[in-house]
Amino acid sequence: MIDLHLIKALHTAAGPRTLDVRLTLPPGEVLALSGPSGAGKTTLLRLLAGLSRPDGGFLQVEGQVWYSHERGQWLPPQRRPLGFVFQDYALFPNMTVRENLAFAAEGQPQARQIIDGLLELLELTELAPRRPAALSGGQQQRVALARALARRPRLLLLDEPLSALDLATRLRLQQALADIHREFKLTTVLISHDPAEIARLATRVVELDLGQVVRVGPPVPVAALGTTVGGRVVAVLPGGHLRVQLGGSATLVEVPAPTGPPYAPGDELALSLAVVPARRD
Ligand SMILES: Nc1ncnc2c1ncn2[C@@H]1O[C@H](COP(=O)(O)OP(=O)(O)OP(=O)(O)O)[C@@H](O)[C@H]1O
Repeated sequence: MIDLHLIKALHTAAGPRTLDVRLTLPPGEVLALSGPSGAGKTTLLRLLAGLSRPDGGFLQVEGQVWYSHERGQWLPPQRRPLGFVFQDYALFPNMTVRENLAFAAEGQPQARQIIDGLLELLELTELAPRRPAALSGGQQQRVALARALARRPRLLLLDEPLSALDLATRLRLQQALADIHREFKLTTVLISHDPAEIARLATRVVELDLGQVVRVGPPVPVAALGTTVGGRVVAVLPGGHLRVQLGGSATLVEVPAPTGPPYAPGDELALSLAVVPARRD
């Protein structure tokens, strides 16, 4: 069980705002964070990881206090048993695949068995002697996942881990993530903009906007997804996102830019869209 109330001042493009999020995650939950660019999703993940320090509130993970403003307690990031996977893999370039995992597993009893098991689970055994530069993006992301799991974390944080990958690789890795969850039942917080990915992986979706929780609800089932609509790019946003006007309507959505050549305002594109039903808390 993870219980949190995290408060952090944000300096946003719209002026000062406050991230203020209260959540309770039952063990094994896969919680998806969604919401527009600048909503505070990455900030919330960094607060959970201890990479950024909250201004107030508390964070309790399986009975252990990781942060308490009231009690002046703060567990530094290296002492938090969590795995963090970023969009850009963040592997050690001078280490082989096996060494990347060994670094993370250091100090664990039976580190060697843990590493061998993860290499096999993520189909990396053949690639173990290679360095990251000799791997494809999808392979690097599998190594990043294996490395996060090698720490035997109690919480897995995934910051758009698959968004830089092509669709086929993304689908394969979504399956790998689903398999990993079945095997380890790790409580997971996943940032994703992709309703289909959320539907495949998450048990609940929290939508943030300007630092606040605006909706909480179950994901739409995969079977209900897949409506494809045409759109026109009206703005290219920081962080590789596009603001898109849907099919001649006044509706604007923000989506990660599909891989390929850069988009510019006026470009047409096809989007696979879903409306996620949600309830207000
Ligand atoms: N350390 C910080 N201190 C104060 N404000 C910050 C800090 N880091 C980011 N911000 C601001 O907080 C807002 C939320 O940023 P954050 O990166 O969490 O958004 P996001 O929802 O992850 O967006 P995206 O989908 O574009 O990655 C942004 O306006 C950002 O400029």
